[in-house]
Amino acid sequence: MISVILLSAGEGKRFGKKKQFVELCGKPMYLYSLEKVIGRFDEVILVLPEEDMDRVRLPAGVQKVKGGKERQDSVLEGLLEAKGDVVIVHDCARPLADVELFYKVSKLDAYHGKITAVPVRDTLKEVAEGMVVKTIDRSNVWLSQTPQAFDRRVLLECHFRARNEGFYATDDATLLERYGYRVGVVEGSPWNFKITYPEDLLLAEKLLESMKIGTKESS
Ligand SMILES: Nc1ccn([C@@H]2O[C@H](COP(=O)(O)OP(=O)(O)OP(=O)(O)O)[C@@H](O)[C@H]2O)c(=O)n1
Ligand SMILES: C[C@](O)(CO)[C@H](O)COP(=O)(O)O
Repeated sequence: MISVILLSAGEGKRFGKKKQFVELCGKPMYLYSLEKVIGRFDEVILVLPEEDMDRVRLPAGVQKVKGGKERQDSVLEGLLEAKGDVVIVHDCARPLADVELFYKVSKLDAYHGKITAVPVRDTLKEVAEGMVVKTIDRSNVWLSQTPQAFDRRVLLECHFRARNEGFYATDDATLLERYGYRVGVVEGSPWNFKITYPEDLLLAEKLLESMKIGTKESS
C-alpha cells in the first residue's frame, strides 16, 4: 500500500503570501498535485494550515490534516495518519511534477528511501561578503526535489529521533542520511522546479500556457 502526503501548510514567506492557494493558470496551486495523485495511489493526505482547514472542499477519499510550524512538522503530522508501507512526500509548491516521477520514486528496491533530484548545471561558487572564496566541485552535486518516497516505519523513526534531538532539515531524506539509512536517487526534471518567489509562478504560467498551445497545434 502506498500513501501520498501532499504538503500545503506553508506560509509562503518568500513568495509574500500562502502560495498554495494562489491561482496558476486559473487553478489553485495545490490542486495540480492533488489531481495528479487522486485515484492513483491507495491513500492521499493533504496537509493544510490549521486556519485553512475549512477553506478547501476535497473530493472523497482525500484526508485533510493540519500542518505544523516547519515543513518537517507538517510531514510528521501527515505521517502519523498514513497507513501505507511506502509513503510519498511531495511539496504542492512543485505543481509541475509529472505523475511518472511519483511511480518511479515509490519503487524503493534495496533502499529505505528514494529522492528525485537533478544534476547541477552551473558552476558553483562559495561566496562571502561579495567575494568568491572558491569554486566547488560540482561533479557529484545534485539538486534535491520532491516527490520523495520512504519506508513509512523508517521515516517515522527518523522523524521521532530528529524531534527528540531538535534537529531540523529542509527535506526528509536528510533525516535518513543522518541516521544511517540508504537513500537512492531517481533523475527528476528541470520542469519540476519549486515555486518559491513570485517570478517562479510567472515561469510556471508561461510553461503551462506554451504546453496548451502545443496541444492545440498538434490536435
Ligand atoms: N510549515 C510548513 C512549511 C512548508 N510546508 C510546505 O512545504 C513545501 C515546501 O516549502 P516552501 O517552499 O519552503 O514553502 P513555504 O514554507 O510556504 O515558503 P517559505 O519558506 O518561503 O515560507 C510547500 O509545499 C509548503 O506548503 C508545509 O506543509 N508546512
Ligand atoms: C524539499 C525541497 O523541496 C527539496 O528541494 C525543499 O528543500 C523544501 O523547501 P525549502 O526551500 O528548503 O524551504
